Amino acid sequence: MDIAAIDSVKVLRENLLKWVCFCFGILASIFTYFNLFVNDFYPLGVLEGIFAVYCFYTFHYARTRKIHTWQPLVLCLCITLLVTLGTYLAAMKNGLFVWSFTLPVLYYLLLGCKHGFYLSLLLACVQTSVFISKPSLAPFSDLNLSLNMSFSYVGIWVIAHIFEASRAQFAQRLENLALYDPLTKTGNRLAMNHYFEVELENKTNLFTMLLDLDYFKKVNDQFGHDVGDQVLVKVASILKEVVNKGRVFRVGGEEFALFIPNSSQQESYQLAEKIRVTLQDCVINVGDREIRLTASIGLAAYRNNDTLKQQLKATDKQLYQAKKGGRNNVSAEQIHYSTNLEQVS
Ligand SMILES: Nc1nc2c(ncn2[C@@H]2O[C@H](COP(=O)(O)OP(=O)(O)OP(=O)(O)O)[C@@H](O)[C@H]2O)c(=O)[nH]1
Repeated sequence: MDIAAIDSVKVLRENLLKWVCFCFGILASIFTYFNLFVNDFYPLGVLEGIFAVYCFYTFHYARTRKIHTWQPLVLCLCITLLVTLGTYLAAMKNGLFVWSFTLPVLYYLLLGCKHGFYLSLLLACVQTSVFISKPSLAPFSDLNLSLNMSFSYVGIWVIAHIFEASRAQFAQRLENLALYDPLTKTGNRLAMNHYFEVELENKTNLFTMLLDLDYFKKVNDQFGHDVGDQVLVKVASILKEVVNKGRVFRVGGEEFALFIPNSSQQESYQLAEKIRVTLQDCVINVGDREIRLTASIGLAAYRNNDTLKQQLKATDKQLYQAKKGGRNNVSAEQIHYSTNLEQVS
């Protein structure tokens, strides 16, 4: 299972930042040379030199380490400052302002819709003020030309916005398809792997449960598969409600894995018991039918450096004990609790 694919947007943006920095680094170096040694335009030349160094530093950083979330934002702010300052300092005929037209695309690709929108708006406002403050707009004083420039900027901005908004929407839909069980809307195995490997930063006080519904085959046999499906949906919603600070994943037909971080043996055991009793006492109404069912739960503490596979194996061992102990049980290492209850018959 390819966990990295889930973070594809992040990886794409990291790659983009890396190569944008490389290209801007080269461009800024060329402009530095021209402004310092050909045009004798020192303020801009110095700024471009500093920007080139920053770009090459970020390029090197992105090649060797994971980038921070502020780095693309800083790059966008630097290039914005450079373009607006250049437009202010240089004569209009230099055409430095033309770079403004590329920036909305860069903002949206690197930072997404929200930041893209605000930065594009900021750039539009700053550049308009700069244009107005200029003593001479020659050779761009013609109204038609100003209107054309404004409309093309807005056009690029709108296209970048629509593209990024649609891309984000489709990426979210694909992520949902990849990570969620379509029936119960709980996470699937891939989501569980991602949660364990990437999202769960501190596993020190982590407890895992495997919950398997008892005699679920009888529910299907007695009431039909569709009713069985609705029972699974109801069970999943109960689990999500009870396990508020943890996460629920469907890992098999009628088997769920529950992750309880920042917990203790006692706390997680009490939670498992609460789940067991809640399910035992719950009457599930499907149409005019009343269904009662129970679950067996295996509970295990996370041991440092164990893989997910090892952790699930230890938890499954406890689940097996719970089933063997008569079902409707919670079994944890050293603790064994059991009750007898009327089963689906
Ligand atoms: N309705 C429905 N049934 C499912 C689904 N996935 C698996 N099942 C059924 O779940 C049942 C699991 O049966 P078993 O593995 O024998 O387990 P059990 O009857 O719950 O018995 P124990 O686990 O031993 O207590 C099978 O009848 C599967 O067809 C599903 O998505 N929907």
